[in-house]
Amino acid sequence: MAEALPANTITIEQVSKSYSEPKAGSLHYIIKDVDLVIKGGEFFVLLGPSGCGKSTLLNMIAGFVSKTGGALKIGDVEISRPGRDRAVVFQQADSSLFPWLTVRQNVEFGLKMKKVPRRERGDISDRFIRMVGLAGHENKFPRELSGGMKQRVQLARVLANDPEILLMDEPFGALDAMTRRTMQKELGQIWRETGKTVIFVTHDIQEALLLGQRIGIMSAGPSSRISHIYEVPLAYPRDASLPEFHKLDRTIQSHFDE
Ligand SMILES: Nc1ncnc2c1ncn2[C@@H]1O[C@H](COP(=O)(O)OP(=O)(O)OP(=O)(O)O)[C@@H](O)[C@H]1O
Repeated sequence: MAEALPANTITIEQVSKSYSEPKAGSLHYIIKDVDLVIKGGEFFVLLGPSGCGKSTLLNMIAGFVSKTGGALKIGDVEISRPGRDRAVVFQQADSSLFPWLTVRQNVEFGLKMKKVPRRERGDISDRFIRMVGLAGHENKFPRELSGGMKQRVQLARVLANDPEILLMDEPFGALDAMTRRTMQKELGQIWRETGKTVIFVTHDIQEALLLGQRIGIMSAGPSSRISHIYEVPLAYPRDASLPEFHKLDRTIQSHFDE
């Protein structure tokens, strides 16, 4: 009998997502036969060109999109719907924050839904608001915040709900370069502090190398799959000026030059 997998291992086995093309009378595969195992506590980056299916795969792990083939499990449990063990951080914080709630109220929203007592909610939101560098801004509304600050609120809210798995879909894609660097550093630190499993989608190789323990390269679609997986043997916080960093950057870039 097969050995039971640790409860927090994500197993993706021969997973496909297809749509029928009524005119052609055939199936259009966005992703096809994807195999991947992500260990609990790992920082895994999904890297690939625009439109290859990264978000589709992430949304399947989130339980938002159903697969059309294969098996997708957390531990031994098949993913069939969203769950409290997973949370998604989207590229645009605007679409996920409640504009009529303050920073603190946004961060505490999920806790309130779970009926966590007020004092405990306050302690938890204090901790994560501080962790993402927003202390002093608790009573502001989203409209009073910059893009980077809104993204921090989104992250604090997700962390406050304490999911085991953070699914991040180009979370820093809409930020300016400087804010992006700061957020990358902070996310790296938060991941090391909390030990969460992170699956991070990007099409930026530098970002992938700054953050990921492993980087899965998705081939261009249709019928995209994970063509290569790189282990990044560099210490955190990552130093982008190291020759080893440049070497890996060039190696990964070569996948997209063809
Ligand atoms: N509901 C749908 N029906 C048909 N095709 C879809 C549907 N949803 C997504 N697609 C297609 O699937 C492909 C993959 O989309 P997806 O958003 O997963 O890619 P991505 O790699 O995340 O792209 P980007 O980096 O630009 O965000 C695209 O070609 C898209 O047009």
